[in-house]
Amino acid sequence: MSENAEDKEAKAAGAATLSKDAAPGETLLKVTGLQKHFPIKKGLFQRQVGAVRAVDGLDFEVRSGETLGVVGESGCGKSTMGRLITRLLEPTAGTIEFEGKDITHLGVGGMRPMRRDVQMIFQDPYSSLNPRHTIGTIVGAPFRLQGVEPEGGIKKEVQRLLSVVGLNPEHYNRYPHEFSGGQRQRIGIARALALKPKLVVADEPVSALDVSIQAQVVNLMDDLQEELGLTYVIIAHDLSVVRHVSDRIAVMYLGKIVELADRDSLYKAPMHPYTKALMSAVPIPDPKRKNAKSERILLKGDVPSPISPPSGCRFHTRCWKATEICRTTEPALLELKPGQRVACHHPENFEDQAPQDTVLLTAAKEAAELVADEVLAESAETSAAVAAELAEETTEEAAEETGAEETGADEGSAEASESESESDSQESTDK
Ligand SMILES: Nc1ncnc2c1ncn2[C@@H]1O[C@H](COP(=O)(O)OP(=O)(O)OP(=O)(O)O)[C@@H](O)[C@H]1O
Repeated sequence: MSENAEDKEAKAAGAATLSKDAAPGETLLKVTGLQKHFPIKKGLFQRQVGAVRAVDGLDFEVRSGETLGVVGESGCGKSTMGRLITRLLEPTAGTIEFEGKDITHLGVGGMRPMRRDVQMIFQDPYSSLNPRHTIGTIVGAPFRLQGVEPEGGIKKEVQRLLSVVGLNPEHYNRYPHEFSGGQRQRIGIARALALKPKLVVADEPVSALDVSIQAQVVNLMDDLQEELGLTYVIIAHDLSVVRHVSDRIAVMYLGKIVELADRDSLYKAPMHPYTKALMSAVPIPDPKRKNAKSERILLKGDVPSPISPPSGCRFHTRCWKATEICRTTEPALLELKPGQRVACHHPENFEDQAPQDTVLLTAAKEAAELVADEVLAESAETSAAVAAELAEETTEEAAEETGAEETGADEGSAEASESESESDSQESTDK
């Protein structure tokens, strides 16, 4: 097939995938090797002297109908990732596919139809709404920008959207300052939903709100997801918000995903020490464990600079398990358990991936001082238990295989004896 014909076919295939909606559970968005390096320029000639490696090689997918939570401390690159997948930022490298179509470098024109399908809700409901516009104008803006005339007119549709998000449709002509923080976030949600998107990326949607209001907004988003079949990527700096709403959770550290797992697996048995540390910072609403303060893991210092991230595993400078291999070799994000991918040489709740490397780095010894003895003991215990379990399984498998081989050998000898007896009978007839 000529290159041109191949190109045409590929385009046609892309268009076909685009026109079909992803069924629940199918991949809606696929990200491969995604990077965003912000150049640092200096001097009169604005020469590039370095780069902020905000997002430094992400691979993940978002499935239709799910909520993917993305967590990590401030500065880990979560917002940058959100802006990249909504194409508000141009990636430095990697690809972004939406419903099978490569949208990595689509220009404004090419992105226009896609804009309807992918929307973003921003963190700060105070600065993301133009104070000079009425909420009618704000929520109706996507229709005007896309040149869409909803049935019954824009005003009627905006009023319907306002009531969907629990606001009074009569307040159509009011200005943002006349609303509370929670109400403003509802306005932001109404605007994001105007064009019936498929994917909504919400960057810290409730962290600027009072705790009492946070649950209301989270519940609203949950209800809307069910009613409208939305897919969410929800970005948050801690696990307390995403723990209730997410189906899967990606944990980011310094521009990388260090763990990606189903919510339940992540909660039952986190595998990356960083995930474990983040989880230990979340208050446990279980009265029996109220005094479990000693299990808290305190991380030393801040996230290192993304301008020159640490070598090997980026978490090694703060990890209480770090050994030489962590300083020299970057661990790959591997699926160690079904549905649980982790990038760590010495994972929690799993067999050690580098058991030969036992000498802790000096930084790790210092970090271990901040980790309760109970945590260290439990971590060593579970890893040893998993290793023993796996060793047992391997022995059983090996025994089964040897058994099978023996049977094979028997079959072989049976055949041999059969042919022997055949030749015997042949011989006897010849005689
Ligand atoms: N436009 C930009 N130019 C240069 N550096 C940037 C830019 N935007 C973000 N960064 C840097 O990229 C890194 C990641 O930032 P990002 O906002 O994505 O992190 P985050 O995990 O979302 O943190 P936060 O929760 O504080 O928003 C930070 O070090 C930040 O300073």
